[in-house]
Amino acid sequence: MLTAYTADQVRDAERELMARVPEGSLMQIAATGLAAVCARLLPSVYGARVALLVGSGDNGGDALYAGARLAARGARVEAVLAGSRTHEAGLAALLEHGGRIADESALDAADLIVDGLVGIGATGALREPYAALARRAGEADALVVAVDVPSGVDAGTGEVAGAAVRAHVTVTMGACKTGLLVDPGAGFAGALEFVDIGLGPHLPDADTGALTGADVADLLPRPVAESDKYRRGVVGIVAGSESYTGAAVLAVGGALRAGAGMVRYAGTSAPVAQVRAAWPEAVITELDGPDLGGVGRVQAWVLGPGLGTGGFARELAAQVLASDVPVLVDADALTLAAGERALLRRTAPTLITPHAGELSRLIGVPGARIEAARLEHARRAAAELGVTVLLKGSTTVVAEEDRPVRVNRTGTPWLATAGTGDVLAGVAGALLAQGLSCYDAGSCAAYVHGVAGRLAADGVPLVTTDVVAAIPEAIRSLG
Ligand SMILES: NC(=O)C1=CN([C@@H]2O[C@H](COP(=O)(O)OP(=O)(O)OC[C@H]3O[C@@H](n4cnc5c(N)ncnc54)[C@H](O)[C@@H]3O)[C@@H](O)[C@H]2O)[C@@H](O)CC1
Ligand SMILES: [K+]
Repeated sequence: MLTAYTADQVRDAERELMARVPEGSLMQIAATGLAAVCARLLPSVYGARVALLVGSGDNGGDALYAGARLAARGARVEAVLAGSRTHEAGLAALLEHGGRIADESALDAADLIVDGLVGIGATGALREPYAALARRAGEADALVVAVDVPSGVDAGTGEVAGAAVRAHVTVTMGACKTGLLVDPGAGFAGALEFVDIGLGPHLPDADTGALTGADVADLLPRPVAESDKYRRGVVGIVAGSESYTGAAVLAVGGALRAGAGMVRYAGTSAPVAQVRAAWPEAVITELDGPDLGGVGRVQAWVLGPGLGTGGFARELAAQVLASDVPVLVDADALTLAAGERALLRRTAPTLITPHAGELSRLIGVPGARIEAARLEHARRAAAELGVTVLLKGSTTVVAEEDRPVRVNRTGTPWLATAGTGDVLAGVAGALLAQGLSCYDAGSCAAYVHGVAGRLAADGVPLVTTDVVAAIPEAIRSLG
């Protein structure tokens, strides 16, 4: 599990640790780690041109001391001083090892730019001249290494309020920051490198976490010798309609491929015909009216993809949501719930899987604001609605009250195509039916779905049926 923390959490932990170690020693460890990463990225340190963007705080200090180390190994290091103050000892070390102070044109000729403008001490959008320097760094040809966080990215949330440095690599000190995992910030961070400064014992419970493949492999249910199809989890799927048949096929496919012991599908004649043709494994109930009484017992429901929002769909949704088993609520069922919030008042667990637009209707916040502050709004929706929220998008996050938000790191932009959400709903529903909590089912499903998307795309456009087909390979690859 990769865990991440807010700026305040890291600052508090640093304060505790600093009281126990010699003054300045943490910065020396941080700068040594930073210089080592920079050296690895350069074909040769000797003769390389390195430009340091130096802000007025300790983030600039890290950059200066790392620059001093690179200068000592023969790099041509130039410091662009952005603030009214500069970390004096760091600057002295740089000058002593042959570095020099330069103006911003140093960025244009650099092989490597080290962004030490601001770190966890930043407040609000970058002010001038920092913002202009961040933009200029983005225009340069150089490799860009951010110190601790890319300047302009909020370390605690990933929000980007103005200009920000777009880094190829971010070297983060002591603990990963939440803002490095969540978009839009994650998109500015590039590859993450971690420097251990001994903060571990002083850190509180994590603010956010990201599952690794090994974590998902541990969480995924594996059949044991005495498993039968009922004990492996029966998932009921209420999806698709006369106009939208594909959603049903994809949700059923996702559920089957994710290891449900049995998938019971209920729908009207057109989607039933499609599901029957695509998935002979599904146990099908063709509905004459809005009554799920004949479907049989399930351990979890998937409700909503392609269902429609008319009276028939509303009746089905009400029956599913009145059940005493976990329900995954997606797509059209979210639209129904937005118009009738009482539908989500349940005693059994509920996992909702909106994208920003759907969440916008549920909590009355514009979609663009949700996109800009994904964590805040996923958390808020979980608290307000009393459900687990899997907010889909460039970074999928899973929020549940009083738990660290789980951030998924396996997605690919190629997954932004019609029908992939239906597959995700099927996968998560199958995991719910196999006994995973909403929190684990949502985050494991997002992980597996992301890997399947990457495997299916492999650098070229994918169609959603490819994602379903890639699920077994995705699960195999977890190790
Ligand atoms: N405290 C410690 O023990 C350690 C700190 N480290 C480094 O220190 C950093 C934190 O240092 P600081 O607390 O000095 O804070 P920062 O260096 O992150 O930033 C604070 C400075 O930036 C200015 N500033 C704040 N917001 C701004 C904005 N929006 N636009 C322009 N200027 C702005 C402030 O006026 C202040 O001078 C970490 O991110 C990390 O890089 C590391 O060396 C590890 C050890
Ligand atoms: K920085």
